[in-house]
Amino acid sequence: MFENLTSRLSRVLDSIRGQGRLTEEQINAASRELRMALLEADVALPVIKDFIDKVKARALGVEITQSLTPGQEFLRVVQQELTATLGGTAEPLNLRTQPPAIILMAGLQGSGKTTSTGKLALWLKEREKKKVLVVSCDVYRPAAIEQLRIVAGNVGVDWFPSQVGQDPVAIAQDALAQARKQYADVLIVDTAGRTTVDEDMMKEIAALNAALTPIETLFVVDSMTGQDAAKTARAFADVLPLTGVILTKVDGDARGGAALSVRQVTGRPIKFLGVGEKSDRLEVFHPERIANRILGQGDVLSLIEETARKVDQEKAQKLADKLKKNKRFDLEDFREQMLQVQNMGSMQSLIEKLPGAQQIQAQLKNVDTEKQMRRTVAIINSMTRQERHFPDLIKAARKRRIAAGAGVEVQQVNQLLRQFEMTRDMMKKVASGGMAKLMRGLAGKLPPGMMPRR
Ligand SMILES: Nc1nc2c(ncn2[C@@H]2O[C@H](COP(=O)(O)OP(=O)(O)OP(=O)(O)O)[C@@H](O)[C@H]2O)c(=O)[nH]1
Repeated sequence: MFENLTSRLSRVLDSIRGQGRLTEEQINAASRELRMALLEADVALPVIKDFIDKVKARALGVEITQSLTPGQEFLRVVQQELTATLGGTAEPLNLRTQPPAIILMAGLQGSGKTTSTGKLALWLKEREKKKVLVVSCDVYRPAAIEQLRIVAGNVGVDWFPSQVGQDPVAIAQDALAQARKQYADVLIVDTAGRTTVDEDMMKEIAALNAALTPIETLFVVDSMTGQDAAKTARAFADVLPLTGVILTKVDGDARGGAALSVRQVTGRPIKFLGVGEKSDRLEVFHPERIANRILGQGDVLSLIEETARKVDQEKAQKLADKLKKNKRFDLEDFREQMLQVQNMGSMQSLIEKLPGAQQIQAQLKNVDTEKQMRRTVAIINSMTRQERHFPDLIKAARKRRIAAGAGVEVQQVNQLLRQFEMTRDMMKKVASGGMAKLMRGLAGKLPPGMMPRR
């Protein structure tokens, strides 16, 4: 996500050297580079101009702080302005209305409307504990109605049937009556997409909007289309009272132009990011966190939230208790950790949120971490229980047997044992110093503004 922009920006920031106050010359040179980086990222021109003007004005006026170098000062200014360009503070989905809350999904064909309807339904069901009903008003393509039926089934929410040739407004009203009848909290209405913004399409969706008066009218847009995404969103916003935007396919977007332009061009907040094809690949949009990610500083808060949600708390607690009692960390614990990490989903999405993600990704370019984890688990599985508890028993003959059992080379068993020992040493340190010590250590390493606020 936004790799090109991140590497361009980090080069700009690295080029500001020295100590003391940021000079006007430095600011001008860095601003020129910033402009180039944003042009390459396909950000809309007025947004670039506004951004650069603000960065310059703010950088010229920064107070001298003893502790920060000019490079860090400039980074802070860019970080603040990026956050502002992305919308400032997060604007969560609004469901404050008499249920069922209606969410209308608008967008061009192929933008990811139906996929996002499924993702949003799952998010509402799992995270907000809402009862959701979905309906398709795409009366032109039977495949679209069928796609929503399948998506709803996959995420386990109710689906209201509709048919080609019916009147979209009548479908939506029937679905609303059904939602009321079954006490649904939320009704999500998927609509027809066209390949371009045409008058008929606009009239149809405007009629749906007028009949339903949704609490949220979300515009779904493909981030890969760069600043065009912002232009299309603007065209919709002129006709429809959009309340927010879902930016999709961000996982494949190396540039970031859409994310940076949408808010300024439309005046509407981005509410979610689609970051993959699967139903759980939806992230709430937090401007500050995305700004940090774009600047290569990671997004530790989202990482912590994601991890906390997906890790089996009971098992994690058991391991913590075991370590506290000074019990040995063994290969079964190690395997359990691997399984937990696998459970957290794509490694890519976790790594992306670490500070310095770009370097880590470059190092791991040719390494399939998920495959390696599966192999690690397979090797541990082919050990006896005794070997897992007492890894020191594993000498040459046993190594050969384990390797054969897992279908790997002895060298890979050795590699795993080394990795295990390193983890065990780290665990010992955490257990002796406690979590607080680890967090204090982390605080010293993280850039300002990145530690969770109290
Ligand atoms: N990588 C990635 N692919 C996505 C994402 N969201 C949607 N897609 C893919 O984009 C394609 C189009 O998505 P749909 O949900 O069918 O698009 P739509 O807007 O409903 O299209 P119509 O029904 O034709 O109007 C599908 O192949 C999706 O899997 C995303 O966040 N990341």
